Amino acid sequence: MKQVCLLGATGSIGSSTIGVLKQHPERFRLYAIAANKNWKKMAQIAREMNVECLCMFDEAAARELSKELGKPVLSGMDGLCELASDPKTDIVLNSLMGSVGCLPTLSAIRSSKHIALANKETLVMAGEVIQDALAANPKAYLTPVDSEHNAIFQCLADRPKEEVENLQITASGGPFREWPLEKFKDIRVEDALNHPVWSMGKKITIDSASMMNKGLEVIEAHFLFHIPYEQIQVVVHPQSRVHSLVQFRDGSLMAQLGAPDMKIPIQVALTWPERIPLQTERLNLAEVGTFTFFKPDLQKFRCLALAMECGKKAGLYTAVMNAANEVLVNAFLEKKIGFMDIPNGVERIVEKTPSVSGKLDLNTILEADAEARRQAMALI
Ligand SMILES: NC(=O)C1=CN([C@@H]2O[C@H](COP(=O)(O)OP(=O)(O)OC[C@H]3O[C@@H](n4cnc5c(N)ncnc54)[C@H](OP(=O)(O)O)[C@@H]3O)[C@@H](O)[C@H]2O)C=CC1
Ligand SMILES: CC(=O)[C@@H](O)[C@H](O)COP(=O)(O)O
Ligand SMILES: [Mn+2]
Repeated sequence: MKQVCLLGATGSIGSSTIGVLKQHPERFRLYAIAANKNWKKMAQIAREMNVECLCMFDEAAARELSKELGKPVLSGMDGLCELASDPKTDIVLNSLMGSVGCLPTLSAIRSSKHIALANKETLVMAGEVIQDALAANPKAYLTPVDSEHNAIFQCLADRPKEEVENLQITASGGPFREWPLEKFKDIRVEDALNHPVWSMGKKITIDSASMMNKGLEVIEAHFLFHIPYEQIQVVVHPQSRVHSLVQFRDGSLMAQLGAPDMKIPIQVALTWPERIPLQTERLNLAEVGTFTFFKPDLQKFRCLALAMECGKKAGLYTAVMNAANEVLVNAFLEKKIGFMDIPNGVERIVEKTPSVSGKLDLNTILEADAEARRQAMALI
Protein backbone atom coordinates (compact mmCIF):
# COMPACT_ATOMS: atom_id res chain seq x y z
CA MET A 1 0.00 0.00 0.00
CA LYS A 2 1.48 3.38 -1.05
CA GLN A 3 0.87 6.33 1.26
CA VAL A 4 0.12 9.45 -0.79
CA CYS A 5 0.61 13.08 0.21
CA LEU A 6 -1.49 15.36 -1.99
CA LEU A 7 -0.43 19.03 -2.00
CA GLY A 8 -3.21 21.13 -3.55
CA ALA A 9 -5.94 18.64 -2.63
CA THR A 10 -8.79 21.14 -3.07
CA GLY A 11 -7.89 22.12 -6.65
CA SER A 12 -8.63 20.75 -10.09
CA ILE A 13 -5.67 18.31 -10.18
CA GLY A 14 -6.34 17.53 -6.51
CA SER A 15 -9.92 16.37 -7.32
CA SER A 16 -8.79 14.32 -10.32
CA THR A 17 -6.10 12.69 -8.16
CA ILE A 18 -8.64 11.75 -5.51
CA GLY A 19 -10.76 10.31 -8.35
CA VAL A 20 -7.83 8.08 -9.35
CA LEU A 21 -7.01 7.03 -5.76
CA LYS A 22 -10.65 6.05 -5.17
CA GLN A 23 -10.42 3.58 -8.07
CA HIS A 24 -7.49 1.80 -6.40
CA PRO A 25 -8.12 1.54 -2.64
CA GLU A 26 -6.03 -1.65 -2.49
CA ARG A 27 -2.97 0.20 -3.83
CA PHE A 28 -3.08 3.79 -2.52
CA ARG A 29 -4.04 5.49 0.71
CA LEU A 30 -4.51 9.27 0.92
CA TYR A 31 -2.30 9.83 3.96
CA ALA A 32 -1.75 13.62 3.92
CA ILE A 33 -3.34 16.64 2.24
CA ALA A 34 -2.60 20.37 1.95
CA ALA A 35 -4.25 23.48 0.55
CA ASN A 36 -4.27 27.22 1.14
CA LYS A 37 -7.57 28.57 2.55
CA ASN A 38 -10.37 26.21 1.60
CA TRP A 39 -10.62 24.45 4.97
CA LYS A 40 -14.24 23.37 4.44
CA LYS A 41 -13.32 21.29 1.38
CA MET A 42 -10.28 19.98 3.25
CA ALA A 43 -12.52 18.84 6.12
CA GLN A 44 -14.80 17.06 3.65
CA ILE A 45 -11.86 15.27 1.95
CA ALA A 46 -10.27 14.40 5.31
CA ARG A 47 -13.48 12.77 6.56
CA GLU A 48 -14.32 10.97 3.33
CA MET A 49 -10.80 9.62 2.76
CA ASN A 50 -9.83 9.17 6.42
CA VAL A 51 -6.74 11.38 6.00
CA GLU A 52 -4.18 11.38 8.81
CA CYS A 53 -2.06 14.54 8.31
CA LEU A 54 -3.18 18.00 7.22
CA CYS A 55 -1.73 21.39 6.37
CA MET A 56 -3.31 24.73 5.47
CA PHE A 57 -0.86 27.34 4.18
CA ASP A 58 -3.07 30.03 5.63
CA GLU A 59 -2.80 30.11 9.43
CA ALA A 60 -6.36 31.23 10.11
CA ALA A 61 -7.66 28.44 7.87
CA ALA A 62 -5.42 25.95 9.72
CA ARG A 63 -7.00 27.01 13.03
CA GLU A 64 -10.53 26.60 11.60
CA LEU A 65 -9.73 23.15 10.20
CA SER A 66 -8.12 22.07 13.46
CA LYS A 67 -11.25 23.17 15.37
CA GLU A 68 -13.52 21.42 12.90
CA LEU A 69 -11.68 18.07 12.95
CA GLY A 70 -10.39 18.20 16.54
CA LYS A 71 -6.81 17.38 15.51
CA PRO A 72 -3.58 19.31 14.85
CA VAL A 73 -3.17 20.98 11.46
CA LEU A 74 0.19 22.21 10.15
CA SER A 75 0.47 25.63 8.51
CA GLY A 76 2.68 27.90 6.38
CA MET A 77 5.62 26.93 4.19
CA ASP A 78 7.20 24.97 7.05
CA GLY A 79 4.02 22.92 7.29
CA LEU A 80 3.97 22.18 3.53
CA CYS A 81 7.63 21.11 3.64
CA GLU A 82 7.09 18.99 6.75
CA LEU A 83 4.19 17.20 5.05
CA ALA A 84 6.25 16.66 1.88
CA SER A 85 9.06 15.04 3.87
CA ASP A 86 6.96 12.97 6.29
CA PRO A 87 8.72 9.59 6.73
CA LYS A 88 5.40 7.73 6.35
CA THR A 89 4.76 9.20 2.88
CA ASP A 90 5.79 7.23 -0.22
CA ILE A 91 4.50 9.51 -2.99
CA VAL A 92 4.09 13.30 -2.95
CA LEU A 93 1.77 14.58 -5.67
CA ASN A 94 2.45 18.30 -5.92
CA SER A 95 -0.51 20.13 -7.45
CA LEU A 96 -0.07 23.42 -5.61
CA MET A 97 -0.68 26.47 -7.76
CA GLY A 98 2.31 28.71 -8.45
CA SER A 99 5.79 29.19 -7.04
CA VAL A 100 4.64 28.19 -3.54
CA GLY A 101 5.16 24.64 -4.86
CA CYS A 102 8.93 24.98 -5.22
CA LEU A 103 10.19 24.46 -1.64
CA PRO A 104 7.86 21.52 -0.89
CA THR A 105 9.13 19.83 -4.10
CA LEU A 106 12.70 20.27 -2.86
CA SER A 107 11.75 18.99 0.55
CA ALA A 108 10.24 15.84 -1.03
CA ILE A 109 13.33 15.28 -3.21
CA ARG A 110 15.67 15.68 -0.25
CA SER A 111 13.61 13.06 1.60
CA SER A 112 13.98 10.65 -1.34
CA LYS A 113 10.28 10.51 -2.22
CA HIS A 114 8.58 9.61 -5.45
CA ILE A 115 7.35 13.04 -6.59
CA ALA A 116 4.51 13.21 -9.09
CA LEU A 117 4.86 16.81 -10.23
CA ALA A 118 1.98 18.86 -11.65
CA ASN A 119 3.32 22.15 -10.30
CA LYS A 120 5.25 23.32 -13.39
CA GLU A 121 6.19 26.62 -11.72
CA THR A 122 8.68 24.66 -9.55
CA LEU A 123 10.80 23.88 -12.61
CA VAL A 124 10.37 27.28 -14.26
CA MET A 125 11.52 29.00 -11.12
CA ALA A 126 14.33 26.68 -10.04
CA GLY A 127 14.91 24.04 -12.72
CA GLU A 128 18.66 23.77 -12.16
CA VAL A 129 18.33 23.54 -8.39
CA ILE A 130 15.75 20.76 -8.81
CA GLN A 131 17.98 18.91 -11.31
CA ASP A 132 20.91 19.14 -8.87
CA ALA A 133 18.77 17.99 -5.93
CA LEU A 134 17.58 14.97 -7.94
CA ALA A 135 21.16 14.13 -8.89
CA ALA A 136 22.23 14.38 -5.25
CA ASN A 137 19.33 12.19 -4.05
CA PRO A 138 19.30 9.19 -6.39
CA LYS A 139 16.49 7.50 -4.44
CA ALA A 140 14.15 10.42 -5.22
CA TYR A 141 12.10 9.80 -8.36
CA LEU A 142 10.18 12.42 -10.33
CA THR A 143 7.32 11.62 -12.71
CA PRO A 144 5.58 14.41 -14.65
CA VAL A 145 1.82 14.92 -14.31
CA ASP A 146 1.42 17.82 -16.78
CA SER A 147 -0.34 16.15 -19.75
CA GLU A 148 2.26 17.10 -22.39
CA HIS A 149 5.22 16.07 -20.26
CA ASN A 150 3.54 12.90 -19.18
CA ALA A 151 2.99 12.14 -22.89
CA ILE A 152 6.68 12.79 -23.66
CA PHE A 153 7.68 10.71 -20.63
CA GLN A 154 5.62 7.79 -21.97
CA CYS A 155 7.02 8.18 -25.51
CA LEU A 156 10.60 8.37 -24.24
CA ALA A 157 10.14 5.34 -21.99
CA ASP A 158 13.69 5.79 -20.65
CA ARG A 159 15.42 5.89 -24.06
CA PRO A 160 18.70 7.88 -23.90
CA LYS A 161 18.41 11.55 -24.86
CA GLU A 162 21.00 11.06 -27.63
CA GLU A 163 18.31 9.18 -29.58
CA VAL A 164 15.98 12.18 -29.48
CA GLU A 165 15.92 14.64 -32.38
CA ASN A 166 13.26 16.89 -30.89
CA LEU A 167 10.30 17.16 -28.54
CA GLN A 168 7.02 18.48 -29.99
CA ILE A 169 4.74 19.99 -27.36
CA THR A 170 1.13 20.38 -28.46
CA ALA A 171 -0.93 23.47 -27.54
CA SER A 172 -4.67 23.95 -27.84
CA GLY A 173 -4.07 27.60 -28.79
CA GLY A 174 -6.57 28.64 -26.10
CA PRO A 175 -9.81 30.59 -26.57
CA PHE A 176 -8.15 33.36 -28.62
CA ARG A 177 -6.47 31.19 -31.24
CA GLU A 178 -8.66 32.66 -33.96
CA TRP A 179 -9.16 36.16 -32.55
CA PRO A 180 -7.37 38.96 -34.43
CA LEU A 181 -4.71 40.76 -32.37
CA GLU A 182 -6.69 44.03 -32.63
CA LYS A 183 -9.42 42.46 -30.46
CA PHE A 184 -7.05 41.35 -27.69
CA LYS A 185 -7.40 44.69 -25.88
CA ASP A 186 -11.11 43.92 -25.35
CA ILE A 187 -10.55 40.48 -23.79
CA ARG A 188 -12.59 40.04 -20.59
CA VAL A 189 -11.80 37.70 -17.70
CA GLU A 190 -14.87 35.59 -18.63
CA ASP A 191 -13.55 35.18 -22.22
CA ALA A 192 -10.11 34.14 -21.00
CA LEU A 193 -11.53 31.61 -18.52
CA ASN A 194 -13.41 29.88 -21.33
CA HIS A 195 -10.82 27.24 -22.29
CA PRO A 196 -11.86 25.31 -25.43
CA VAL A 197 -10.96 21.86 -24.07
CA TRP A 198 -9.75 21.63 -20.48
CA SER A 199 -11.46 22.46 -17.21
CA MET A 200 -8.67 23.66 -14.90
CA GLY A 201 -7.82 26.12 -12.11
CA LYS A 202 -8.05 29.84 -12.93
CA LYS A 203 -4.34 30.66 -13.07
CA ILE A 204 -3.41 27.95 -15.57
CA THR A 205 -6.53 28.75 -17.62
CA ILE A 206 -5.39 32.37 -18.03
CA ASP A 207 -1.88 31.13 -18.84
CA SER A 208 -3.38 28.93 -21.55
CA ALA A 209 -5.25 31.92 -22.98
CA SER A 210 -2.04 34.00 -23.19
CA MET A 211 -0.07 30.89 -24.23
CA MET A 212 2.28 31.59 -21.32
CA ASN A 213 1.29 28.07 -20.26
CA LYS A 214 3.01 26.69 -23.34
CA GLY A 215 6.05 28.84 -22.63
CA LEU A 216 6.19 27.50 -19.07
CA GLU A 217 5.85 24.00 -20.52
CA VAL A 218 8.80 24.48 -22.90
CA ILE A 219 10.96 25.40 -19.88
CA GLU A 220 9.46 22.53 -17.87
CA ALA A 221 10.36 20.08 -20.68
CA HIS A 222 13.92 21.45 -20.90
CA PHE A 223 14.55 20.75 -17.22
CA LEU A 224 12.62 17.48 -17.01
CA PHE A 225 14.19 15.80 -20.02
CA HIS A 226 17.58 17.59 -20.26
CA ILE A 227 16.88 18.59 -23.87
CA PRO A 228 18.27 21.89 -25.29
CA TYR A 229 15.72 24.58 -26.20
CA GLU A 230 16.73 24.36 -29.87
CA GLN A 231 15.27 20.82 -29.85
CA ILE A 232 11.90 21.74 -28.31
CA GLN A 233 9.05 22.82 -30.61
CA VAL A 234 5.48 23.95 -29.99
CA VAL A 235 2.73 22.85 -32.34
CA VAL A 236 -0.84 24.11 -32.09
CA HIS A 237 -3.36 21.26 -32.08
CA PRO A 238 -6.83 22.60 -31.23
CA GLN A 239 -8.38 19.17 -30.54
CA SER A 240 -5.94 18.47 -27.64
CA ARG A 241 -6.09 14.70 -28.17
CA VAL A 242 -2.44 14.26 -29.22
CA HIS A 243 -0.83 15.25 -25.94
CA SER A 244 2.74 15.63 -27.30
CA LEU A 245 5.31 13.84 -29.44
CA VAL A 246 8.94 12.76 -29.57
CA GLN A 247 10.86 12.74 -32.86
CA PHE A 248 13.59 10.08 -32.69
CA ARG A 249 16.74 10.15 -34.81
CA ASP A 250 15.64 7.08 -36.81
CA GLY A 251 12.67 9.02 -38.24
CA SER A 252 10.06 7.57 -35.87
CA LEU A 253 7.67 10.14 -34.44
CA MET A 254 6.05 8.78 -31.27
CA ALA A 255 2.91 10.37 -29.84
CA GLN A 256 0.67 9.73 -26.87
CA LEU A 257 -3.05 10.23 -27.46
CA GLY A 258 -6.02 10.07 -25.16
CA ALA A 259 -9.23 11.72 -24.01
CA PRO A 260 -8.58 15.12 -22.40
CA ASP A 261 -8.89 13.85 -18.84
CA MET A 262 -6.10 14.53 -16.33
CA LYS A 263 -6.90 11.29 -14.51
CA ILE A 264 -4.92 9.49 -17.23
CA PRO A 265 -1.54 11.28 -16.80
CA ILE A 266 -2.07 11.38 -13.02
CA GLN A 267 -2.46 7.60 -12.86
CA VAL A 268 0.51 7.05 -15.20
CA ALA A 269 2.62 9.32 -12.95
CA LEU A 270 1.55 7.33 -9.88
CA THR A 271 1.98 3.80 -11.25
CA TRP A 272 4.74 4.04 -13.91
CA PRO A 273 6.17 1.77 -15.31
CA GLU A 274 3.07 -0.31 -14.58
CA ARG A 275 -0.18 0.28 -16.45
CA ILE A 276 -3.27 -0.60 -14.45
CA PRO A 277 -6.96 -0.26 -15.36
CA LEU A 278 -8.58 3.19 -15.23
CA GLN A 279 -12.24 3.90 -15.73
CA THR A 280 -12.34 6.98 -17.90
CA GLU A 281 -13.48 8.07 -21.35
CA ARG A 282 -11.74 6.30 -24.27
CA LEU A 283 -10.62 8.29 -27.30
CA ASN A 284 -12.66 7.37 -30.37
CA LEU A 285 -10.67 8.49 -33.41
CA ALA A 286 -13.55 8.03 -35.86
CA GLU A 287 -15.68 10.32 -33.68
CA VAL A 288 -12.99 13.04 -33.55
CA GLY A 289 -12.59 12.69 -37.33
CA THR A 290 -9.97 15.32 -38.05
CA PHE A 291 -6.81 16.38 -36.27
CA THR A 292 -5.22 19.68 -37.25
CA PHE A 293 -1.77 21.12 -36.50
CA PHE A 294 -0.37 24.65 -36.98
CA LYS A 295 2.65 26.74 -36.09
CA PRO A 296 2.01 29.08 -33.13
CA ASP A 297 1.59 32.80 -33.89
CA LEU A 298 4.36 34.39 -31.83
CA GLN A 299 3.30 37.95 -32.77
CA LYS A 300 -0.11 37.41 -31.24
CA PHE A 301 1.05 35.33 -28.27
CA ARG A 302 4.03 37.30 -27.00
CA CYS A 303 4.07 35.43 -23.69
CA LEU A 304 5.11 32.28 -25.54
CA ALA A 305 7.90 34.09 -27.37
CA LEU A 306 9.05 35.75 -24.13
CA ALA A 307 9.15 32.47 -22.25
CA MET A 308 11.21 30.78 -24.95
CA GLU A 309 13.65 33.73 -24.92
CA CYS A 310 13.89 33.66 -21.12
CA GLY A 311 14.53 29.91 -21.21
CA LYS A 312 17.42 30.36 -23.62
CA LYS A 313 18.88 33.26 -21.62
CA ALA A 314 18.67 31.04 -18.49
CA GLY A 315 20.10 32.53 -15.25
CA LEU A 316 17.36 34.30 -13.31
CA TYR A 317 15.24 35.05 -16.39
CA THR A 318 12.72 32.24 -15.99
CA ALA A 319 12.26 32.85 -12.24
CA VAL A 320 11.69 36.58 -12.83
CA MET A 321 9.27 35.91 -15.69
CA ASN A 322 7.33 33.37 -13.65
CA ALA A 323 6.97 35.66 -10.62
CA ALA A 324 5.92 38.66 -12.71
CA ASN A 325 3.41 36.52 -14.59
CA GLU A 326 1.86 35.17 -11.37
CA VAL A 327 1.26 38.66 -9.99
CA LEU A 328 -0.09 40.04 -13.28
CA VAL A 329 -2.39 37.06 -13.92
CA ASN A 330 -3.83 37.49 -10.44
CA ALA A 331 -4.36 41.21 -11.08
CA PHE A 332 -6.11 40.39 -14.38
CA LEU A 333 -8.37 37.88 -12.59
CA GLU A 334 -9.21 40.63 -10.08
CA LYS A 335 -10.04 42.91 -13.05
CA LYS A 336 -7.36 45.44 -12.03
CA ILE A 337 -5.48 45.25 -15.35
CA GLY A 338 -6.28 44.26 -18.94
CA PHE A 339 -5.26 41.05 -20.70
CA MET A 340 -2.52 42.76 -22.73
CA ASP A 341 -1.03 44.18 -19.54
CA ILE A 342 0.16 40.63 -18.82
CA PRO A 343 2.66 40.34 -21.73
CA ASN A 344 3.47 44.06 -21.56
CA GLY A 345 4.23 43.91 -17.83
CA VAL A 346 6.16 40.64 -18.00
CA GLU A 347 8.29 42.04 -20.81
CA ARG A 348 9.13 45.22 -18.85
CA ILE A 349 10.09 43.29 -15.73
CA VAL A 350 12.08 40.63 -17.56
CA GLU A 351 14.17 43.37 -19.23
CA LYS A 352 15.45 44.30 -15.77
CA THR A 353 16.53 40.76 -14.84
CA PRO A 354 19.84 40.93 -12.95
CA SER A 355 22.65 38.98 -14.56
CA VAL A 356 24.33 36.21 -12.57
CA SER A 357 27.41 34.15 -13.11
CA GLY A 358 28.02 30.56 -12.09
CA LYS A 359 25.53 28.17 -10.55
CA LEU A 360 22.29 29.59 -9.21
CA ASP A 361 21.53 29.04 -5.55
CA LEU A 362 18.08 28.92 -4.07
CA ASN A 363 18.39 32.15 -2.06
CA THR A 364 19.35 34.17 -5.13
CA ILE A 365 16.29 32.75 -6.91
CA LEU A 366 13.97 33.52 -3.99
CA GLU A 367 15.30 37.11 -3.84
CA ALA A 368 14.81 37.58 -7.60
CA ASP A 369 11.30 36.15 -7.31
CA ALA A 370 10.44 38.60 -4.50
CA GLU A 371 11.91 41.57 -6.37
CA ALA A 372 10.01 40.68 -9.58
CA ARG A 373 6.79 40.50 -7.53
CA ARG A 374 7.47 43.98 -6.08
CA GLN A 375 8.03 45.35 -9.59
CA ALA A 376 4.88 43.70 -10.91
CA MET A 377 2.80 45.07 -8.00
CA ALA A 378 4.11 48.54 -8.85
CA LEU A 379 2.63 48.20 -12.36
CA ILE A 380 -0.90 47.49 -11.09
N1 LIG B 1 -5.66 21.73 -13.85
C1 LIG B 1 -5.00 21.07 -14.77
O1 LIG B 1 -5.62 20.36 -15.58
C2 LIG B 1 -3.51 21.14 -14.83
C3 LIG B 1 -2.77 21.80 -13.87
N2 LIG B 1 -1.40 21.79 -13.93
C4 LIG B 1 -0.63 22.48 -12.88
O2 LIG B 1 -1.01 21.97 -11.61
C5 LIG B 1 -0.98 23.00 -10.62
C6 LIG B 1 -2.35 23.11 -9.97
O3 LIG B 1 -3.29 23.48 -10.96
P1 LIG B 1 -4.86 23.43 -10.67
O4 LIG B 1 -5.20 22.19 -9.94
O5 LIG B 1 -5.51 23.70 -11.96
O6 LIG B 1 -5.03 24.69 -9.71
P2 LIG B 1 -6.27 25.05 -8.76
O7 LIG B 1 -6.30 26.52 -8.67
O8 LIG B 1 -7.48 24.33 -9.18
O9 LIG B 1 -5.81 24.44 -7.35
C7 LIG B 1 -4.70 24.96 -6.70
C8 LIG B 1 -4.47 24.24 -5.39
O10 LIG B 1 -3.33 24.81 -4.76
C9 LIG B 1 -3.72 25.32 -3.48
N3 LIG B 1 -2.94 26.53 -3.23
C10 LIG B 1 -2.93 27.69 -3.92
N4 LIG B 1 -2.09 28.57 -3.34
C11 LIG B 1 -1.58 27.93 -2.26
C12 LIG B 1 -0.69 28.32 -1.24
N5 LIG B 1 -0.15 29.54 -1.16
N6 LIG B 1 -0.38 27.41 -0.29
C13 LIG B 1 -0.93 26.19 -0.30
N7 LIG B 1 -1.81 25.77 -1.23
C14 LIG B 1 -2.10 26.64 -2.19
C15 LIG B 1 -5.21 25.60 -3.55
O11 LIG B 1 -5.77 25.64 -2.25
P3 LIG B 1 -7.13 26.48 -1.93
O12 LIG B 1 -8.23 25.72 -2.61
O13 LIG B 1 -7.23 26.46 -0.46
O14 LIG B 1 -6.91 27.84 -2.52
C16 LIG B 1 -5.63 24.39 -4.39
O15 LIG B 1 -5.68 23.25 -3.58
C17 LIG B 1 -0.51 24.26 -11.35
O16 LIG B 1 0.87 24.38 -11.24
C18 LIG B 1 -0.89 23.98 -12.80
O17 LIG B 1 -0.08 24.67 -13.71
C19 LIG B 1 -0.72 21.15 -14.92
C20 LIG B 1 -1.40 20.50 -15.90
C21 LIG B 1 -2.84 20.45 -15.96
C1 LIG C 1 -4.10 19.71 -19.27
C2 LIG C 1 -2.80 20.39 -19.38
O1 LIG C 1 -1.77 19.77 -19.33
C3 LIG C 1 -2.78 21.84 -19.57
O2 LIG C 1 -1.49 22.36 -19.38
C4 LIG C 1 -3.27 22.09 -20.96
O3 LIG C 1 -2.32 21.63 -21.84
C5 LIG C 1 -3.58 23.51 -21.18
O4 LIG C 1 -3.93 23.70 -22.49
P1 LIG C 1 -3.14 24.63 -23.52
O5 LIG C 1 -2.58 23.70 -24.53
O6 LIG C 1 -4.24 25.50 -24.04
O7 LIG C 1 -2.11 25.40 -22.77
MN1 LIG D 1 -0.11 21.01 -19.87
